[in-house]
This record gives sequence, structure tokens and C-alpha cells, in this order.
Amino acid sequence: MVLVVLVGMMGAGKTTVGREYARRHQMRFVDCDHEIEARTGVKVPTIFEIEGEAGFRRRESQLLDELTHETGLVLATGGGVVLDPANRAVLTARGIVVYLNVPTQVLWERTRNDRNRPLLQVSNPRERIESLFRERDPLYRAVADIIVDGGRGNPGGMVRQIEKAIQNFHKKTCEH
Ligand SMILES: Nc1ncnc2c1ncn2[C@@H]1O[C@H](COP(=O)(O)OP(=O)(O)O)[C@@H](O)[C@H]1O
Ligand SMILES: O=C(O)C1=C[C@@H](OP(=O)(O)O)[C@@H](O)[C@H](O)C1
Ligand SMILES: [Mg+2]
Repeated sequence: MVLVVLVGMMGAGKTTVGREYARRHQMRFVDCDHEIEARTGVKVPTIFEIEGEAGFRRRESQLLDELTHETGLVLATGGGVVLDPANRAVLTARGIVVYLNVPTQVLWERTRNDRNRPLLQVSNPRERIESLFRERDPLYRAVADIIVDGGRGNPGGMVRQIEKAIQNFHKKTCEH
């Protein structure tokens, strides 16, 4: 039994693709943001308003540490999880980490009408996505066991790409 963790930018499809992957493999699915919302009883933007980004990050780190002891689980993280070096250490040590790498143009198209991502509620969200991508892409790569290029395929196509990549990953790790 494995733990599969999805990382990547806002709009990469971690929540959507993760849920579909879990369904197809009869694994449990947890989305970190949804779990934080369930536990606090409020939406992510409200946590940012009341506790600031730092408060949200504390909750995110605690939850990541808690959930990554489980196997048979698909975990969709929030896009900022890789900012904290302690979170990166947790990700590297536990589970198979899949980076959904999606072009910034597509990320912007997918998130432009969404009001639930506080970091994109700025006058120029497109520029914000570019700068977050520049900062975070190296961090996603640093923790990833597998990088799946997305943007063109539908969620089902992404799931199949992940399945293939995980099979190859198992083959490689068995050879060593
Ligand atoms: N492979 C895909 N093809 C088309 N649309 C997608 C795909 N993956 C996600 N989406 C859409 O993009 C938006 C953001 O997806 P989401 O899963 O919330 O991303 P994340 O959790 O990485 O921020 C949603 O509206 C979702 O339906
Ligand atoms: O990139 C980020 O810093 C964030 C991404 C969001 O999750 P998604 O990546 O699922 O949108 C959510 O955790 C929060 O708004 C912060
Ligand atoms: Mg999500």
C-alpha cells in the first residue's frame, strides 16, 4: 500500500485529478484544504483573513505531518505546501510525490473566475501566477519523485499518465 501525494501550483488539478486517481484505485482521498475547512468550519479565505497566511501555513504543516503516516491514501496538497523546508522534508521522506506541472497560461485560465484562492485576489493575478511559479517550480521539482506534464489532457488523461509514471517508478526502485 502506498501514499501518493500531489503537489503543484494552484489550478494544476491536484484536487480534481487526486480524487479521480483515488476513485479508480479504491484508495482514500484527502484534500488538505478541504480537511482544514472541515476542521475549522470556515473556508480558506476566512482563515487567511483571521489568522493571516502564517496561521493557515501552521494548520497546513500540522495536517501534512499527521496525514503522511497513512498508506492507501491519495493526498492533494495546497500549492504553497512546498514553501516550508520542514514540509519538504516530510514530503521527501514519505510517500510518492507527484508534481503536476501545468503551463502558467492554463493555470490562469483555470483560476481566473475563482474567489476561493486568496493569493490570487490581486489586481494582476496573471503576474502573480508567474512569480509564484518562478519561486515554486524548483521546490516542486526538489520534492517530486514523478513529474507529470499537464495542461492539455483532461483529468482522466492525467490519471492515466500518473498510473504509468508510478508503475515505472516502482520498476526503477525495485531494480536498485
Ligand atoms: N486536467 C484538467 N483538464 C481540465 N480542467 C481541469 C483539469 N484539472 C483540473 N481542472 C479544472 O481546473 C480547476 C482547478 O482544479 P483543481 O483541481 O482545483 O486544482 P488545484 O487543486 O491544483 O488547485 C477546476 O475548475 C478543475 O475542474
Ligand atoms: O498556492 C497556495 O499558496 C495556495 C493554494 C491553495 O490550494 P490549491 O493549490 O489547491 O489551489 C490553498 O492551499 C491556499 O489558497 C494557498
Ligand atoms: Mg486544490
